[in-house]
Amino acid sequence: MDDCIELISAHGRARVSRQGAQVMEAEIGGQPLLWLSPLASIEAGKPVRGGVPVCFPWFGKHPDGLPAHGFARNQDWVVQAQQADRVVLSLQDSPEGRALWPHAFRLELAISLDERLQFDLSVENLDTQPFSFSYALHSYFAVTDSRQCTVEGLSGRLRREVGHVTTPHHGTVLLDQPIDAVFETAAGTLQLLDGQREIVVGGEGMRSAVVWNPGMHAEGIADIGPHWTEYVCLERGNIGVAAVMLAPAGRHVASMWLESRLRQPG
Ligand SMILES: O=P(O)(O)OC[C@H]1O[C@@H](O)[C@H](O)[C@@H](O)[C@@H]1O
Repeated sequence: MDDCIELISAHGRARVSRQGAQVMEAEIGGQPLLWLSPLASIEAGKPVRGGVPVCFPWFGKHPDGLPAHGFARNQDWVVQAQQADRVVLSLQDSPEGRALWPHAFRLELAISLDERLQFDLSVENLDTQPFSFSYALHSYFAVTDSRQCTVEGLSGRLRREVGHVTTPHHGTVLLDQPIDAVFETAAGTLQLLDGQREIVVGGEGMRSAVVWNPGMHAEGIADIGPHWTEYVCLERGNIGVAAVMLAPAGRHVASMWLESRLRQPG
């Protein structure tokens, strides 16, 4: 995985792994945007904790015990095009993937870096039958202290948490306690506030949002441990009621962009 693709622009730099088309690290305006766990185990075919894993073709745990968050993050993608500040990678069904999800598909992710880190995703149905899928771009943001961070942009949206009923969320999302909340229909721009810094998560066509940080429960997670205060996951995708159904020859396109800026006083 040390054969990562380096992206460079006037505004920053990023490293993208062919495994999972996963942005591993990104820095914009001289500041780290993404968090890569210092305890991440970098092994072929295994999920890597940090950056922006691509969860596809399902999100979260699978009812039949298949790999959590699908297989796209564990497979090698093919580089389709590469420039200094942009790379396009693709993943198609393979015998290995078909054993888990028996559909013919083509997934493409273009990652570009300027003052924003931009992800343009497309999913094509190459099969003779329709299929449905969920996905998420599972960003791990580098923050000063997750417990002090908040998320704006989710007020009024339905919030679902394991072990809780789904309820409308009102106001700011606080991260002072462990959180694993899915907002299946929450289109619009989100802000992660970290002191004077604001991380903006925008895009088109990704209706769902997820906020995740296990808090002190992460002490028992091998690749997080004591580092749980260093990140917040604020994810975008289409999950649950927003899952996408594609007819044969159909194509789904969506995008997400990430920007980090200083908050305006007042
Ligand atoms: O450990 P994984 O498979 O990368 O998943 C991490 C987390 O990912 C989040 O998106 C989920 O909401 C959490 O439930 C999950 O624990």
